[in-house]
Amino acid sequence: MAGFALRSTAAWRFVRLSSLLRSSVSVPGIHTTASPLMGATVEQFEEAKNKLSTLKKDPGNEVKLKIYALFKQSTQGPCNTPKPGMLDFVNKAKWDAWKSLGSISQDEARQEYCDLIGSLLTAEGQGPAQVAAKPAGGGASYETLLVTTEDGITTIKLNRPAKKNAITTEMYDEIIAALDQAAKDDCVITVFTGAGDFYCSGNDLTNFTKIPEDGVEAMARSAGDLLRKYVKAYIDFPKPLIAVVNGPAVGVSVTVLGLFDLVYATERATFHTPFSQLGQSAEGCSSYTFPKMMGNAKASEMLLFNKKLTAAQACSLGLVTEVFPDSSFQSEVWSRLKAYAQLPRNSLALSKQLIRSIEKEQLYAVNDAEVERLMERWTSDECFNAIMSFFQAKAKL
Ligand SMILES: CCC/C=C/C(=O)SCCNC(=O)CCNC(=O)[C@H](O)C(C)(C)COP(=O)([O-])OP(=O)([O-])OC[C@H]1O[C@@H](n2cnc3c(N)ncnc32)[C@H](O)[C@@H]1OP(=O)([O-])[O-]
Repeated sequence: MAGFALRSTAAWRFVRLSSLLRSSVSVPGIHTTASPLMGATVEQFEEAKNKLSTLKKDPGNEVKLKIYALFKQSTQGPCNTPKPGMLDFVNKAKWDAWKSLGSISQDEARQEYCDLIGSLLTAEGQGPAQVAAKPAGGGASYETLLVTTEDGITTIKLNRPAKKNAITTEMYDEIIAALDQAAKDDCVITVFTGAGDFYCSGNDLTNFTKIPEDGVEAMARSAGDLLRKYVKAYIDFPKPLIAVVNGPAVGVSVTVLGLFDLVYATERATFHTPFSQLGQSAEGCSSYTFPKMMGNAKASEMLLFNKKLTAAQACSLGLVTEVFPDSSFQSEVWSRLKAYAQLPRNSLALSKQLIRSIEKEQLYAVNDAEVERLMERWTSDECFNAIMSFFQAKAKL
């Protein structure tokens, strides 16, 4: 396994902050009447743009590419320019980053742009930034997430759109930390969503390629410990937890949905758990929650036979609460969430805990059993061959 030849995106190493600033000179095409529910105002966007030049530290190329992409999406909409040639490394990296935002609206991109600059400024002690929603957790900043608190809602947004928000080891740790912080903050509800056109493509398969010196078994043990802790963070989460599924969802991002209190999805979302195809097995307590919510036969179609569900099918099986048209998804869902966040905080949390307490011990036991099974699967030839195929680009879901 250690010998995998991984695909590299080293091109972004060449992107310079100065070129980002140059690209931020004009803002054609911005609507001046953005709804505060949907995105930052033009004034906030302009302020964020101006504050970008006050950053003292270089935020790193991956972040700079995100800033570039969000700027382009905010000002020009979805990427519509021809793909640069293979050898034009810098422009290809920038084009990829812009393209990865898919069809998210200019309002939404502007909000993400402001959130990102705000979190960078706060991390440098320049905050609290006045550019948009304030970063949650007393200024905690994350490499792979955007976490903000506004109007009683803490939002945890997976923020690796170029990799379809695949969850790296670092990201599991950050999500656990963000959930822990949200559990203790003043917010009424917590929302989980993804940046760009995907909700999440599941476990980042490169996690399996980082073999420690003490071998594959040690890698499987430490991955198992992390997964157990990750799923437990959802089981134990004490407040209403709501998924805003903004696009396709794969693997572990689908299975843990059974531990959310509400799941709102765009009609564009799909739900796919290709565990057998990957030589793996179910996790996220789905071997218990899925049969409970949709019956054994439908759960087996998903968890054993890799059936990908549309949003409408997932809704009819109880995995999704409600499906919205893609064009009005963000505005409809966020106005609803804002109204929910006006409800009494303690009453909501206590009612959620009552519902969860009935099966908490059961969920811990299921989590343990699933992790045990997976630790064995991760050392199997079936799993090894499936992951090799993915990186050799022979197989895609
Ligand atoms: C731990 C607990 C157990 C967990 C179980 C699970 O979650 S099982 C489920 C595990 N999940 C899977 O098996 C999903 C595997 N992924 C796929 O099948 C497809 O990428 C797709 C259908 C998600 C999107 O297809 P698309 O044609 O729309 O987009 P694209 O393919 O061009 O992707 C853009 C870039 O993102 C990269 N990237 C994306 N996802 C992952 C990932 N998970 N990993 C790593 N990288 C990933 C991709 O390589 C590419 O990188 P590049 O070349 O630019 O350097």
